[in-house]
Amino acid sequence: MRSAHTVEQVRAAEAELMARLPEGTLMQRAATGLAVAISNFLGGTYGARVVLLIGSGDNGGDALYAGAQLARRGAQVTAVLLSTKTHQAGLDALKTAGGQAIPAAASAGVSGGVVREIAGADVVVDGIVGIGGRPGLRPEALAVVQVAEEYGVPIVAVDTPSGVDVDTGETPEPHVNAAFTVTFGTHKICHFVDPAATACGPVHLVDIGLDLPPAEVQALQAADIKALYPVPRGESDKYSRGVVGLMVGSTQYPGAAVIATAGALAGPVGMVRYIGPDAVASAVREAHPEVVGDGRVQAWTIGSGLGDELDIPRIRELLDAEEPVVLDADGLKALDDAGDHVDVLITPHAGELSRLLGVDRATVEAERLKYARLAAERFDVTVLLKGATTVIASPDGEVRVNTNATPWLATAGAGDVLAGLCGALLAGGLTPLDAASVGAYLHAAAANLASDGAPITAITVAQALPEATRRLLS
Ligand SMILES: NC(=O)C1=CN([C@@H]2O[C@H](COP(=O)(O)OP(=O)(O)OC[C@H]3O[C@@H](n4cnc5c(N)ncnc54)[C@H](OP(=O)(O)O)[C@@H]3O)[C@@H](O)[C@H]2O)[C@@H](O)CC1
Ligand SMILES: Nc1ncnc2c1ncn2[C@@H]1O[C@H](COP(=O)(O)OP(=O)(O)O)[C@@H](O)[C@H]1O
Ligand SMILES: [K+]
Repeated sequence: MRSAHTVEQVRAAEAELMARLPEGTLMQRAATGLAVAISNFLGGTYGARVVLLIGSGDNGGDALYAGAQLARRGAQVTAVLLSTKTHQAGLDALKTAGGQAIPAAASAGVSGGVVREIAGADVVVDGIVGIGGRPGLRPEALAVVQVAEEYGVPIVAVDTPSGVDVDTGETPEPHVNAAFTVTFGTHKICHFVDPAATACGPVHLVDIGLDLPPAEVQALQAADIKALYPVPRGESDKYSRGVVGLMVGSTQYPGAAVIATAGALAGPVGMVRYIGPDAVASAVREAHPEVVGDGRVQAWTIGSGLGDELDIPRIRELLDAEEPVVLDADGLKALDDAGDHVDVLITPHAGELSRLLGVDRATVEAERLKYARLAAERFDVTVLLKGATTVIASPDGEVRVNTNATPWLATAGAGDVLAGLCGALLAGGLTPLDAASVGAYLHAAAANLASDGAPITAITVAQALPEATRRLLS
């Protein structure tokens, strides 16, 4: 499990540990981890050209000490000082190791010397701000970051890409887009939640020995997903493994029924039932002869591809019934904020969530964590908000993210596969939060297997689910 803590939690843990250790120990641990990660990225340090962008705080201190270590191993290191205030001991260490420091600004814009240093660098290290930063970059910082972007020099973010909102993952202002990020002690929320997560690139965690409270946001890993997956036992039969009912697809969108069924059949259930128009049911059976008709189920998937053919009173009846429900796509129109829906998992993309909450789509995209949490609370449901990173929020305030997807998964019908699979996981006995976590993980893992760097279709994702599950469980 990977955990993301808030800035406040990190500061408290750091203060507690710093009180027990000699001064500067934590920063040295951070700087050493950072120097090693940069050296690995460069494939060696001798002769490498490294430019450090240094802000006024300890984030700059980390970068300066790491720069000193790289300079001692033969790198040519230049610190560009963005503030009149600089971490003095770090700066002294860099100079002692043979590095140089220059101010960023000339009378107008970035000095020619700084532009030349950045243009010729193998890597730029973003030590502008970390957890002490506010969103956005000040003009002098923005100007040097733009020079690095213009010359295509990769940027390594120290702790967080400067300019993002660390505790929400929002990016309301200009920010660094990192090739990768080296963080310390624990992940921060911006590492997991888009749009900031994308700005981080891959995140490398350096342990500095913090003792942390329960995390605000968690990202389950393969071992966690494996432990949750409902594996049949010797005494299992097709009913005890769970039966999922699908009320999906329509004469308008028959394909959604076929695709969602493929997702459900690749889940842990013993049987799949399909309820829908005769012509659509025939198409489903033609593609999947094992599917049966109406009867008792342990969970429902409702809504994918219903189009205009949705029976809102009937859906509301099912939402209020005992069996848990995955509510997707058009089915979301039946959701109201009255009643007990703790057994309901909704699977909207940002557009669907925006309609549900009456805010515009761009706002939901920009503040994904906030709106996933808000919907969970308002509708008393678990929310799986789809996107490059999936945010899962439960009505009791728990938040998980899934970060292993490939952008190739953004293809028509992929959401239907996920809805079918999540319904099967609910029928298999998982809670909505766990079904969403396992579903999002396996869906993304299957997409990675199916794609391997090439375009995929929804059906190929469903077909790759058994192999993804096999690899997980073996
Ligand atoms: N504590 C520890 O034990 C450890 C901490 N560690 C490291 O310390 C980092 C936190 O350091 P920190 O607290 O000094 O804050 P930091 O992020 O450097 O920013 C500070 C100053 O920046 C300014 N500023 C704000 N917004 C800005 C903006 N948008 N654009 C430009 N400038 C902006 C503002 O100052 P101002 O200029 O307004 O006076 C603010 O006070 C942490 O991320 C990790 O890297 C590690 O060594 C592990 C051990
Ligand atoms: N940029 C992206 N990177 C990775 N996964 C993505 C990206 N965009 C969308 N996805 C995933 O692709 C799927 C698309 O589902 P959805 O939008 O419901 O499509 P449809 O309604 O056509 O089935 C979701 O699982 C979503 O999380
Ligand atoms: K930074």
